[in-house]
Amino acid sequence: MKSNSRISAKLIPFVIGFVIVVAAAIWAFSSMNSGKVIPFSSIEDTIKAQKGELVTLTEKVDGTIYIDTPDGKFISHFRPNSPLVEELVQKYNIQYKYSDSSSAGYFIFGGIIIVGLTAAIILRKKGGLSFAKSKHSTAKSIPLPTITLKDIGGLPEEMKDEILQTLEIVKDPERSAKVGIKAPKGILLYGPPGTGKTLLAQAIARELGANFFSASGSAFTELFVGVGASRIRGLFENARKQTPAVIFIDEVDALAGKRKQHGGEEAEKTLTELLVQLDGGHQNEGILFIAATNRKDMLDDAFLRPGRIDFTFNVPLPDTKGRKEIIDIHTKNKRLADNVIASLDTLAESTTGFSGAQISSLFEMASRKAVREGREEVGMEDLDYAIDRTILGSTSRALNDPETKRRVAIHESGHALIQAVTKPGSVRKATIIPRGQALGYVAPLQQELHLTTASELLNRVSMILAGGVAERLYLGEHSVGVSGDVQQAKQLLEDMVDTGMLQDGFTLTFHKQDKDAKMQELFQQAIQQTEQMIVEHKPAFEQLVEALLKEETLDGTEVQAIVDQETAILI
Ligand SMILES: Nc1ncnc2c1ncn2[C@@H]1O[C@H](COP(=O)(O)OP(=O)(O)OP(=O)(O)O)[C@@H](O)[C@H]1O
Ligand SMILES: [Zn+2]
Repeated sequence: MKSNSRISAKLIPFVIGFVIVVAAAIWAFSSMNSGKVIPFSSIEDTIKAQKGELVTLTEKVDGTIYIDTPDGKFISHFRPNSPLVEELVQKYNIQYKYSDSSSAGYFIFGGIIIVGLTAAIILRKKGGLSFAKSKHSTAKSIPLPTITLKDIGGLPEEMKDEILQTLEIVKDPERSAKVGIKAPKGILLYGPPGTGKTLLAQAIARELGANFFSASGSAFTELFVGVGASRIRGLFENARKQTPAVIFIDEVDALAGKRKQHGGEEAEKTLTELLVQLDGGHQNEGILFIAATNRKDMLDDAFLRPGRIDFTFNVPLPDTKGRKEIIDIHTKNKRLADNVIASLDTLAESTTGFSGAQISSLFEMASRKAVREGREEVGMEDLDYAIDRTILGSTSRALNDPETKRRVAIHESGHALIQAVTKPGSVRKATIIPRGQALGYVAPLQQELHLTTASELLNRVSMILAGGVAERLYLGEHSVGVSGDVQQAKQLLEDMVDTGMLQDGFTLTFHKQDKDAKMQELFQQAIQQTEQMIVEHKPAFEQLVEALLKEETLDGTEVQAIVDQETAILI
């Protein structure tokens, strides 16, 4: 103890000098970036007030926006998911800069840590502040907005049920343990950007009455060596002090990406620390971990292991009905002209491919325009303006082209029809809404080659090819979208030939030529069979197309009902 204090006494002048240098650097940096803090929503007014004078707008990776005007400097600390900045740049005299500002960021962050640590050491030596307490004060959970599952539109009903059931287990782990169910430790939400994953995490926390700790995966990767790992530890330690708690990490792919792709010792360390914390055992009682990503395929398998991630939910883009729900949620507190109110159903139908965030920003944009132009209600012209702005340059454009939409509906109806005809009751869902790269219908994975007969396998090939076949029958030729299907069919045919799973009995082929010929034969056979089935079930097929165009998503029973109903009429 004595020698300890002697050492720290020697260190004090050095430490103080260091603190001064760092503080000066931070001061210089922050004065460079200081300004009046304004909310995101008043950026436009601030710029407008410059009456056409040049404004410099610098956006940082973290969403902070620095606005340099002749009137002075302004800062907005948080950029919501909104296209406003892009609009402003087009509209006003703005010089726009994007800055990933890592060096300054590191510097200031590093500085804060060093100052914090030295201060803590000094204060601790003086007995002025307990370490635990000072740490605690930085460990606030975020006050939750009053979000419930009801405020999230477009979630499939069965998903809501499943989530609620899962939460029941979390709420009452003892009872669940008695019936042999283990409470989940982690949940993964994946889906396209802006579909409400963050909202869902907040709603879950609220449902559990838990404190909400939230961070973005990218926040752990832009730091000094070892800092990422210690921030992870800090996050979990903080949450453990305030259970029940939900720890939410958005963009988790930045943190838990596949290791080899990821590279870098630092990234590796951070991920390892996350895994260690997730495995915290009884320490993690009362903690639910929720991660969100747009890129599930990028995640490391070790991260996805049960015990770390126990449930995975796909949060899809909303279909027509879902978009109507989201529209209702986001118009609840808005004053709309009567003709706008009357057009909301049509709006839901004509915004295929829009995410919840895009729908929300649609109404924000429209209201701002109405306010700007002195109207008390959002009118049709405001809404049209906002729709045009949102569709421009967005991926939803393609699907709002009626021809493309029809092609996709025909393609997906092909898959769905053949599946419903050859394996009644096995269709899970048919949809024309894009999911990541692949359009629409996702066939249940075939893994049990050994449990399937040769005819069943050929039916499967037919089902896989049915999208392209339907396009050919109805539109003359198929689109490039078919290539993935063909690859999949080819793989299956190859497996069939390799394993001798053929309808004419076991056949073994030893020469590549024989094999190719056999595959070609089966391929043609499958195509023919598919054509026949589509022609035979023409009324059902066309009904499926119409239904998909209207509803965009049909669940398995709806598909089956259309197909069976037709069969009933035929009989
Ligand atoms: N399903 C939805 N229902 C209602 N509002 C939604 C929905 N999805 C998104 N929104 C609106 O968009 C905003 C952004 O959504 P959120 O941040 O939850 O999306 P996310 O899926 O987490 O996106 P990202 O992947 O970009 O992080 C929400 O605050 C909300 O206003
Ligand atoms: Zn297909």
